[in-house]
Amino acid sequence: MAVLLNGLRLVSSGNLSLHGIKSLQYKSTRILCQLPCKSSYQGRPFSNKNMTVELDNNTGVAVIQMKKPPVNSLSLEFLTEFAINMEKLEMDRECRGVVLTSSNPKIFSAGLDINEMYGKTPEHSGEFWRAVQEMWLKLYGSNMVTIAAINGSSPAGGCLMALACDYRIMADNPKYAIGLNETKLGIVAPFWFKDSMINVIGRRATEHSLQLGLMYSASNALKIGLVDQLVAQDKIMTHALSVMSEWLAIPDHARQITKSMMRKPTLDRLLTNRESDIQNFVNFISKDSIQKSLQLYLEMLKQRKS
Ligand SMILES: CCCCC/C=C\C/C=C\CCC/C=C/C(=O)SCCNC(=O)CCNC(=O)[C@H](O)C(C)(C)COP(=O)(O)OP(=O)(O)OC[C@H]1O[C@@H](n2cnc3c(N)ncnc32)[C@H](O)[C@@H]1OP(=O)(O)O
Repeated sequence: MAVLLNGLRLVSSGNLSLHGIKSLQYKSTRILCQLPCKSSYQGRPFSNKNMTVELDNNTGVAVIQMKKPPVNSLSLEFLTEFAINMEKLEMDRECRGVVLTSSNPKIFSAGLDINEMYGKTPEHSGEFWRAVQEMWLKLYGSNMVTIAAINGSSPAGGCLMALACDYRIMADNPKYAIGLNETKLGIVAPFWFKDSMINVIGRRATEHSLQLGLMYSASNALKIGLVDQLVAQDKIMTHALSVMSEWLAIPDHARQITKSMMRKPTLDRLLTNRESDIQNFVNFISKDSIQKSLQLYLEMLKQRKS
């Protein structure tokens, strides 16, 4: 009951994966309906290269809009910027929820930047993989409500980002596809990609999906539960914000403890195997056969255009 009294709410501080469920503290918040209606939106944009981040102080909701041309591929620079922004929002007492979306009207994210995995030194590959892990740990372990507004195609690492959120809304367009297609590139989705998918669609559907590297149309993604809802493209942000307000109506502490309870084993599995996972990635990606597969895939992507 103390939750919304006297402008106080109970929240867990920091990141689920870092602080677990015990570190609870009170922090002040503003209650939406009691705010003077000076303006309906008071955004506070952070300046960024690969994404814009706008926090609405009235609602406590931040929108991260990915804007790395041409297809929001997840480069080392992108991933680093993303993790810093998530950290900033996590620490910001005003922020309770994040909507993740794209400024590209057709592509949510093309997944990991293949150029970061092709022809690179083991040192670079290790640094890159640590940044991929960090992105996932920050998103999957966030205390905030996270909603993916998937307004375009979202293969592999793009799908992983969506899977790491609490709720997925996809634009209802038969041209858009989402899935973990790694095997199609001759590579393997690591255990925490697999775990993220199992936790959303179940074991059998994940095995089928991963072995065949399946990409699902929006309507098929809805059928298997890979996304929660389909919405017309032009309504996706309004809808995401409306769903967010439903989630934010739940007292933070209860929702956060529940989220932690559900996600902690999955997070811990990577946290305890982080270094070996990096080593596995570096060994795997450095193999001549894997480099050849990536080279052919990059060439295929370029040829598709001509
Ligand atoms: C014991 C065993 C242990 C095993 C496990 C250990 C380790 C695990 C090892 C590896 C794990 C790696 C996990 C990988 C995850 C990934 O995310 S891999 C990336 C997968 N992504 C894709 O397959 C997407 C490919 N792209 C597309 O399908 C399309 O580009 C599109 C996103 C649908 C957009 O289509 P369209 O709008 O038509 O744009 P274009 O195809 O013309 O592309 C524009 C330019 O963008 C370049 N590009 C596209 N995707 C990427 C990308 N992912 N990375 C880098 N660049 C990309 C494309 O080449 C075009 O470039 P140019 O303009 O021609 O220069």
